[in-house]
Amino acid sequence: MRKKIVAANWKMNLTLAQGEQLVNDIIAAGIKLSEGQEVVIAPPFPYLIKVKQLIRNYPGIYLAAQNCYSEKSGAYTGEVSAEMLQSIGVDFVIIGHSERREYFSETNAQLAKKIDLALANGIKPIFCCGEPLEVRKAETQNAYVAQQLQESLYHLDAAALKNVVIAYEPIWAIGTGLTASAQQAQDMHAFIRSQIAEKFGREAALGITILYGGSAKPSNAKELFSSPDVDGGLIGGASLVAADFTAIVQSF
Ligand SMILES: O=C[C@H](O)COP(=O)(O)O
Repeated sequence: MRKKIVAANWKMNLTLAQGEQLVNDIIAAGIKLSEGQEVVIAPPFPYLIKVKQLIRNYPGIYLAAQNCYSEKSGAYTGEVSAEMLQSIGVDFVIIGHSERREYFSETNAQLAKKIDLALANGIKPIFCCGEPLEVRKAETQNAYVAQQLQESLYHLDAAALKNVVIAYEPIWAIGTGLTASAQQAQDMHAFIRSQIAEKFGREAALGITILYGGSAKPSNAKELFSSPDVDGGLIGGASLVAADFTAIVQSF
């Protein structure tokens, strides 16, 4: 059975004190994780070690970074390597979020290097893909997403792919209040799974966790997560409110 994951991407929000409070509130809510379900929290870099300490006694809650750099080490002022993340016990890393692609010009080829470095350091990449509004309007979203997968993941073998999570995040739904319908999400997730099956085989396709991201909230999470190919969510805005995030986690 493949893993179900609900991941909180705090993006560039919260002070350390606010972040601690949020994690403590999530823990205090006593969320019940069903078998094979994981919660992942992705705070900003400066809070990673603190959040690691806060969650250490709670099996099923994991730590993610929001990014890592595409080189191993060296003179890259301001960047953070996968090895550094590994050295502080980070479990997952978000790679290729659309905000990184847009504001920091990250390319599919650069993301492939980040994926390799994360995997080489034992960190599971949460690889983000998804189309902008004009692509959706032109109904060419499948080809767009297929290219993202090809250029960033298809150099892997099936064994390496087992440690990758995919997050489908239609850009037009991120932080906009516009959510993909459950059918739109299911259609794209099924398409992604079919692409993975074609390239890596049926077993890899059935085993890979594919998350939905884009204005997911307590009121729509249940419907989104009930689709057969939607294995959870990558949550932005609603992950900043403990009650909303825990309600989403409990939506399976
Ligand atoms: O990483 C999370 C996604 O970008 C979704 O963000 P959102 O839930 O605020 O739309």
